[in-house]
Amino acid sequence: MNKKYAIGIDYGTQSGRAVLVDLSNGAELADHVTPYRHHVIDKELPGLEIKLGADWALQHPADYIEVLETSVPAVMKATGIDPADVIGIGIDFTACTMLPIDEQAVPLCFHEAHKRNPHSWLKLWKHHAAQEEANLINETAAKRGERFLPRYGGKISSEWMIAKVWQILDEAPEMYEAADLFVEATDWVVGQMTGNLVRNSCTAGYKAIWHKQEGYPDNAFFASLDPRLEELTATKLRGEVLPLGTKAGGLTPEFAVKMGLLAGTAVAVGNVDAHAAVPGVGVVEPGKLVMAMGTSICHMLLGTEEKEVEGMCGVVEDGIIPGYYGYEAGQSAVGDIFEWYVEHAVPAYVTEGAREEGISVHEWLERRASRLQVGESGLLALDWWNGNRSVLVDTDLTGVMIGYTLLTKPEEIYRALLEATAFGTRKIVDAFHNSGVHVKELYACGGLPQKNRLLMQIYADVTNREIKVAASKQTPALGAAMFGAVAAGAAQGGYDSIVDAARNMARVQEETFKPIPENVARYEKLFQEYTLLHDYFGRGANDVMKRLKEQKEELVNANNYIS
Ligand SMILES: Nc1ncnc2c1ncn2[C@@H]1O[C@H](COP(=O)(O)OP(=O)(O)O)[C@@H](O)[C@H]1O
Ligand SMILES: O=C(CO)[C@@H](O)[C@@H](O)COP(=O)(O)O
Repeated sequence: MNKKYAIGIDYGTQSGRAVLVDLSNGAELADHVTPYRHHVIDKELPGLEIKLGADWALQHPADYIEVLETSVPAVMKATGIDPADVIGIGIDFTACTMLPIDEQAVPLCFHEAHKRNPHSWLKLWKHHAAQEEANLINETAAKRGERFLPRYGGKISSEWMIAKVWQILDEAPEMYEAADLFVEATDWVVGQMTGNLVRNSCTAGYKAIWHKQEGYPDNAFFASLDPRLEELTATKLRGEVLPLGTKAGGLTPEFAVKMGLLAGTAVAVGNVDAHAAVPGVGVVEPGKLVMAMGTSICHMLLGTEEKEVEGMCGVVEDGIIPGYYGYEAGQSAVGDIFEWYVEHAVPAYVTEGAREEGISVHEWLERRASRLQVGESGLLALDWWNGNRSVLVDTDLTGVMIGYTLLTKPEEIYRALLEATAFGTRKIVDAFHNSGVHVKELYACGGLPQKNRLLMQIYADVTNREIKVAASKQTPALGAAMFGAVAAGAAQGGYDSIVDAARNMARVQEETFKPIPENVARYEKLFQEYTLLHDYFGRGANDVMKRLKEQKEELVNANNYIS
């Protein structure tokens, strides 16, 4: 039999990338990135001059199809591989990134009649304007003693499906009515490729409160939120939920032409970026926490029992690797915080200095920040530039930096921001470990480990754990390709299980980041200070962040379309 290949497509926040992988050893033979033409839509609807409210974040579904039409033919062309030897396709996606569609699976925002209504558009994972609904979901679920709540760390996030759907119903009931289904973007894209719209157990479990044994919460719960939601799960969330690695269908002739592949090629059910990364780094057993480090961080861990962990995003049976409980936690901004600083807050001399040295502003700052000792700057920050998705689960929390003086330097601020995100991760590691879901080693993948060595050393020091880094630069895409190979099956030259695929295809780099004892001790003290600050602003002693945000939102919303 000829060598066989699979294509994994990773849909990130800013771009989509396809990777063509050799199934015998996981070698990535070609990759290609397609930036989203319409970027993240957070100010106004493209070409329509309709302003969006505070905390909105949308995307254009057509951008995702463009990734298939551009990046897949590009990797095929770069390798010259015969399409007949590409036996499987898998995709992974940000989540909960959801959209309303009509009976033909056409996004409502493609309809002339609906496109001017922002609620007809696709809501990106970091759309945070449904916090009010999330608060009510949490209050109601707690009052009713809903069994699902502990499985989500005690709180359902405003980033997730039910809060987003309810926001649509609250603010645009006509869009709620017009929607035949609300679906995750990952399922929609798979549905486009195969003509078969199915839901995957990963997004259903982590983002839509679906449970393998119990299904969705019952109608009475939804009715207690809003009587109009009573039938939600049987109507607009209906559809078969299939386990990861299942074949959703074969590529349609139309998409085969668009993508330069053969009709009928196996397509796996959709998956989430962070979750696909776990087999992508070769983790198929408990004790190894995988950090998918990019604009945000998702922390993924396997366990043999269902435990309650404060603030975790969720525990889902078979949610990552079949046979285990998959735990997810996360920080809603990490790289995004560094980007904010680099783009909006560094003085001109830094940008010019970086240009003169021919390096990026990040690299310029990293070089200088590396020369600082732990604690030397006297700065401490809270990493809540995009809310808190960790133990506090509250998108209304905002950032803090403490310890400025007239002598504070940009590289000191940059380092304090790197450290703040490491402290955020430490909170998550401790929460798991202390709840009996043990964390022995850390595995890192995503863009950040390749970009910033100082960041990785800080994470090793702050968590006092060794960090192994994925050999692949495209770990979620590699993981997605593995699921594509499982969808095809061993008889076609793929694999019968994701564990087999991971054993043959995943690798980590030889070099690891080991904690430096002296730094560990110093960071321990700083972490105690971080915890004081974290609890003061995050657990109700001072709700100043929320009051400021309320004031701001009143003004923004008064001036914009959404009221
Ligand atoms: N040298 C760097 N150090 C730290 N962060 C960086 C550096 N270069 C880029 N970034 C950040 O990396 C993030 C992008 O990460 P990446 O993994 O490529 O994307 P995504 O999360 O969309 O998959 C951006 O938020 C950017 O600010
Ligand atoms: O929330 C999840 C996964 O559950 C992510 O999709 C979301 O944090 C976005 O990830 P990226 O920062 O784009 O890698």
